[in-house]
Amino acid sequence: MLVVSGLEVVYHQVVKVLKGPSLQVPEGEIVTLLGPNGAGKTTLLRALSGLLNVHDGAITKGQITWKGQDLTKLGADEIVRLGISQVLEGRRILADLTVAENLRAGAYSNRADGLASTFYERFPILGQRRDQKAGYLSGGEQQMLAIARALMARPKVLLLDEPSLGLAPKIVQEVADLIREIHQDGCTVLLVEQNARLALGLASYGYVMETGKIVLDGNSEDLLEDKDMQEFYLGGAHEEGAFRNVKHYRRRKRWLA
Ligand SMILES: Nc1ncnc2c1ncn2[C@@H]1O[C@H](COP(=O)(O)OP(=O)(O)OP(=O)(O)O)[C@@H](O)[C@H]1O
Repeated sequence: MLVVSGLEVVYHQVVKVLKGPSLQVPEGEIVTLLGPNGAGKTTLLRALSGLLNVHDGAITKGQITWKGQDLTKLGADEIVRLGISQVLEGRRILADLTVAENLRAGAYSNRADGLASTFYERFPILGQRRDQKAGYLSGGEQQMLAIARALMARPKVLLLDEPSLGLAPKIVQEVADLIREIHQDGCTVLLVEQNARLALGLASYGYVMETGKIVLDGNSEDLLEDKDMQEFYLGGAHEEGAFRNVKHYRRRKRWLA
């Protein structure tokens, strides 16, 4: 179980972005973290994967544990070695390296080539383009490569930051299928998404974060039925699953923790 409790994160020693959220990701489950832009979702993932210092951020309170072990003092490399890998938002592939080089960069063992070939079977397009620069791949292919690269470290926990961002609906479905497969292979997944319908379709449990706090959480089926979720997150008239009327729902007191 991955447990976040009462986490506070400050950037540049002054800007407090996380104001004590707590959440749990049981082993073998998919849990989603939803919320509008700027809520602090990426910051929470950075805290989990030990990348806050790269952004001049620090944990000032609270704890993160994986199977009881405290992660808050560990470096990013130690966290990856424990089996926790993050796929960064914006498909941070290494554009000037080839597909094959990107995959090798994600691996920690010298068995990288063997592992890469299993990905080429799973994603033939990556196999066909293995010697091309990753920057020439389409958005969907780059996302697949970013996920495949994280999987090269054979993670037990995969942290995914908005994998559907900017992708065509058909590609979004392919990414969703891939997340399902990863889960079926026994990987625990924390999925950060703006597309609430997609995320709740994949996850067993969801948390909603707003301005650094968890304002709502529950089983995915319950959240899909929830009136506020339907009104603000799953509304029909606007882009599917997008967060609309953010200002409006901020005024609704029953959302505030
Ligand atoms: N390095 C940084 N220095 C200062 N402030 C930062 C830094 N990184 C993020 N922030 C601020 O922290 C807040 C939360 O950002 P974060 O990226 O975690 O939110 P998010 O929920 O992931 O949103 P998005 O979906 O837009 O990525 C924002 O107000 C952002 O401007």
